[in-house]
Amino acid sequence: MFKESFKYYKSKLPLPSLDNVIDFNNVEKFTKKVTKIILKVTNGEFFGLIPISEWEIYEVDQNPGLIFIKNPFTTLGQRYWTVKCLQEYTKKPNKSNLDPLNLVPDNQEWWDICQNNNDFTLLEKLRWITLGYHHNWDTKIYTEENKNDFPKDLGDLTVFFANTLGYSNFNAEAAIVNYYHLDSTLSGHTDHSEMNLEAPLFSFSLGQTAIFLLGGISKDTKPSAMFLRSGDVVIMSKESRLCYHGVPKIVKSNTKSWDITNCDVNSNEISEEYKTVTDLCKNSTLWRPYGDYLSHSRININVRQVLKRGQKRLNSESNENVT
Ligand SMILES: O=C(O)CCC(=O)C(=O)O
Ligand SMILES: [Fe+2]
Repeated sequence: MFKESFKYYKSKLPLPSLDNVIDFNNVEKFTKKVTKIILKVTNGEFFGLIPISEWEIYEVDQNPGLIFIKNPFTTLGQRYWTVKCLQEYTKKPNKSNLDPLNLVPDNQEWWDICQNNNDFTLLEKLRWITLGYHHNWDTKIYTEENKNDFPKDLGDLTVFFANTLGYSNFNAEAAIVNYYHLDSTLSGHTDHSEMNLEAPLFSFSLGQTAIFLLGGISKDTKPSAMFLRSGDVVIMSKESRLCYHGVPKIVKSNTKSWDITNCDVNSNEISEEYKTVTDLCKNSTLWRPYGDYLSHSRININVRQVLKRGQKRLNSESNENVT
């Protein structure tokens, strides 16, 4: 059932009907499929996010534990995370699919190489990077040896979402950042390599729109299809944490929410920690190459907790709990 739906939405000839894809911009049409969630916590703030009291949060009825937050990011927030994903997180020691290609001289940063040489070959080849505990795509095992510090800003952002939604004690320890072209797909899979399978998984989307499929714990369940647009946040928790999911299609978005410059792009009250990057984001010339990337690409940041509660590190031999 998952495979059939994936194939259906991926098809170029004939193109699929998108009528049944849950559209959180048009919830009136999907009231039988989604339920609005009212949060207990409505105060607290974080850089680059609109006030919590304005968040629109839904649960998909067929997929308990799948929580959707309609773009809670400000324009500046979307720009900030885009710059971080392209210019900073792609640097070593973080791992990337570009590493084995040996195309980047060790002492250089490939984003700058692309921009300075006006050569976007590397950028087009970029598919993923990993942060914190690096996911080993062959063994599907995280190890203590294959690990770097997790970026503080992204950790703080994710913990802010976790606390707001009532998942206290969440630690951001690993992330995969996926980079999609308009013709990219991500086939159906489950994320089960983490030692901690109770902690939710947080997904942040930027740029072009994905059709995201979420099925059941076996491939026999027909998945729900939903649009994930720039800024949207998805949390896979509880019963949904180990469910099959994938991205059969990217659709070109007709709005650019990262380019609405009427709001916080002119704000001055930014803490030191975020200032250097936000200064870049506010400068239309410096921001341009990042905006150009988003206008034909999608970035997805997928943050996980790896260790169980109370666990200090992974034992590389057995991947067993060492406390
Ligand atoms: O791109 C997405 O929305 C999903 C990415 C994902 O499932 C993953 O990285 O494991
Ligand atoms: Fe996944």
